[in-house]
Amino acid sequence: MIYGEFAEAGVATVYEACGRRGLLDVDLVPLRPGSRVAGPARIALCGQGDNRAVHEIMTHLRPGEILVLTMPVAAPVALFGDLLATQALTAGAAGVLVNAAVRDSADLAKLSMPVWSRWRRSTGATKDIRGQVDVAVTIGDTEITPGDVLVLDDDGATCVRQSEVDSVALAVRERLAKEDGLRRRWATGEFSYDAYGMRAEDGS
Ligand SMILES: O=C([O-])CC(=O)C(=O)O
Ligand SMILES: [Mg+2]
Repeated sequence: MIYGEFAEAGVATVYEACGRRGLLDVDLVPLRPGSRVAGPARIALCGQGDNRAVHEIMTHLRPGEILVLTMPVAAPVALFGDLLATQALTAGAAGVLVNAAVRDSADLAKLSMPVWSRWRRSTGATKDIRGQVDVAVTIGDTEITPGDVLVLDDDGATCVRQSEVDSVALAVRERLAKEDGLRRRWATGEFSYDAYGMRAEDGS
């Protein structure tokens, strides 16, 4: 199962396997450190400071999806809290990425569904602007299209284009095998400085 493999491999490995593309270059903090998850993106683009679109996207959410909530300009306004989380959990979301603030943090941290956000802030969102659902958005210079695969862990998030999932999965497996071999060598006392020829180049 590719989503499980991506989650286990983690953000750094998947990003490297993508040729260093797809990273969401913003600070995303997990409510529960140590969480790892991957799945297809289900996206809501909210109006500025408003979470009406979050209420709408709940009716579209399917099991295993990563809910992505963003607005035109990221700001510390709470788009998501424990009541909306209850709906996402019931719909079977695998995880939630909020490019804004969340609130009710202690309750969110207890859920089996992991949540990442830019900020924790109680500042309330309005519910007046329709916003857009199931549209492409850009977070940290990376475009995310509905159905693209997001991988999240303590490092943040990276995005794999839907059309590239199979080729990236092969590259992830190769990279994991290569890193396993290197880890074994470094654990026996060999130095990367020697193995990569850097000592010889530096003449040290
Ligand atoms: O109601 C909101 O706007 C966000 C919230 O606190 C919740 O979902 O519990
Ligand atoms: Mg609340």
